[in-house]
Amino acid sequence: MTDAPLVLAVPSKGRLQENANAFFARAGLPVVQQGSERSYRGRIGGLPDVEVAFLSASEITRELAAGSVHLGITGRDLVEEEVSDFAQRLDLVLPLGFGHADVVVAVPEAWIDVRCMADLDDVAADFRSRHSRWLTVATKYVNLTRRFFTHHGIADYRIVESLGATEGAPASGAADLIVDITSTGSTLAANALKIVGDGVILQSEAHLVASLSATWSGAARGALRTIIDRIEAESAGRSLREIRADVADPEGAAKVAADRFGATTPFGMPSGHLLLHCPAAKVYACAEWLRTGAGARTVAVSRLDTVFSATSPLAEHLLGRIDGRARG
Ligand SMILES: Nc1ncnc2c1ncn2[C@@H]1O[C@H](COP(=O)(O)OP(=O)(O)OP(=O)(O)O)[C@@H](O)[C@H]1O
Ligand SMILES: O=P(O)(O)OC[C@H]1O[C@H](OP(=O)(O)OP(=O)(O)O)[C@H](O)[C@@H]1O
Ligand SMILES: [Mg+2]
Repeated sequence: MTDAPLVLAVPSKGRLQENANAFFARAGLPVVQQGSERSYRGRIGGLPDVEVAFLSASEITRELAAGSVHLGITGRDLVEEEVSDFAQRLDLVLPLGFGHADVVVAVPEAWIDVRCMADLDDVAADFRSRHSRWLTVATKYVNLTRRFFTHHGIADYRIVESLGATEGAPASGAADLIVDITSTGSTLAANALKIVGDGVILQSEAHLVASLSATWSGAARGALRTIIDRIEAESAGRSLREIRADVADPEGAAKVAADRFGATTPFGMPSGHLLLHCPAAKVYACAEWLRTGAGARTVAVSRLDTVFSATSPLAEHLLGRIDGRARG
C-alpha cells in the first residue's frame, strides 16, 4: 500500500506515559485519543497520515522490532534487553531527556566484603562449595545480566526470572542478589540493598525509536519527515540557550565562543551585537568568558522553545537507512 499511514506507538501506562504525552504536546504533535477513554488508537492533530497505538513500553519495543509499528517511544534498557540485534533492526533516533534510570547489580547491604564486580566474582566462585547451591540473581533483565556477568568473567551463578517486586527477592530468599532498574534508589534502600561499585550495567533514557523492519509507504515517509522535524526542533530548543551580550568586538567574540563553547551565530550579527546559540551545558562558562575575556557588561541568557533548521540531518540519515533496508 503506497499510502498506508505511519503507526506511532505511545506509552499508555507506567513510568513513561505522562512524560511522553507532555513531550509530544511540546513538540507540536498533540496526541488525541479516539473514541472512548479506553480506546487503544489515536491520532496526531493536523497529521492525517499518522495513526497512534497506545501500548506499554515493553510492547512498543517488541512491535518496533517486529515491524508492526514505525515509530515509538521506549526506554533504552528495554531495547537492549529485548532486541538482540537492535542495531540492525532499529534506529535509536534521539534521546528525549526523560525516563532516566540505571540498570544495576545490587546486593544486600550486609555483604560488606562485596564492593565491586571482582568481589562478587570471588563470592560466586566459592558459593557452591560453601552453600552446596548456585549463587542466584533475580531479574527481568536476563540478557543484559548474562552479557554483563560474562564481561566480568562471572560464570558461577543462576538467574531466577522475576516478573515484579525484584528488590524483595533477597529478603524472601528467592535469590541472593538482583539486577534491576533504579532512578531515585529508594526501593533499593527500603530493601536494604546496595549497588555494587562498578555494577551499573546501563544508563537508560527514553528514546524516539524507528523500526527498520517495518514497511514504509510514501505517506509514512512524509509523516516521518514532519514528526522528526518537530521533534528535532523541540530537542534543539531544549539543549540550546540564547545568549545576548554587549561586547566591543562581536565578530571576534563569536569566533572564540564557537571554538571554546561550541556556540553558533544563527542570525549573523544583527546590528552589531552578539547573539549566540550555546549548548546548555556550556552556558555558564561562556557567560563567564564574555564578561572577563570579551568585556561584556551584561550577558542575558534565555531559554528557547523550538529551533527549526532548514535541513534535518536526522531525517535524512534515517530515511537513508530505511531505503538501504528496502533495497538490501
Ligand atoms: N524508576 C524507574 N523504574 C523503572 N523504570 C523506569 C524508571 N524510570 C524510568 N523508567 C523507564 O520506564 C520504562 C518501563 O516502563 P514501565 O515499567 O512503566 O512499563 P513496562 O515495563 O513496559 O510495563 P510493566 O512494568 O507493566 O511490565 C523503562 O524503559 C524504564 O527505563
Ligand atoms: O529507584 P526507584 O525510584 O525506587 O525506582 C525503582 C523501581 O521502579 C520500578 O518499578 P515500577 O514502579 O515502575 O513498577 P513495576 O515494577 O511494576 O514496573 C523498578 O522496577 C523499581 O522497583
Ligand atoms: Mg515497569
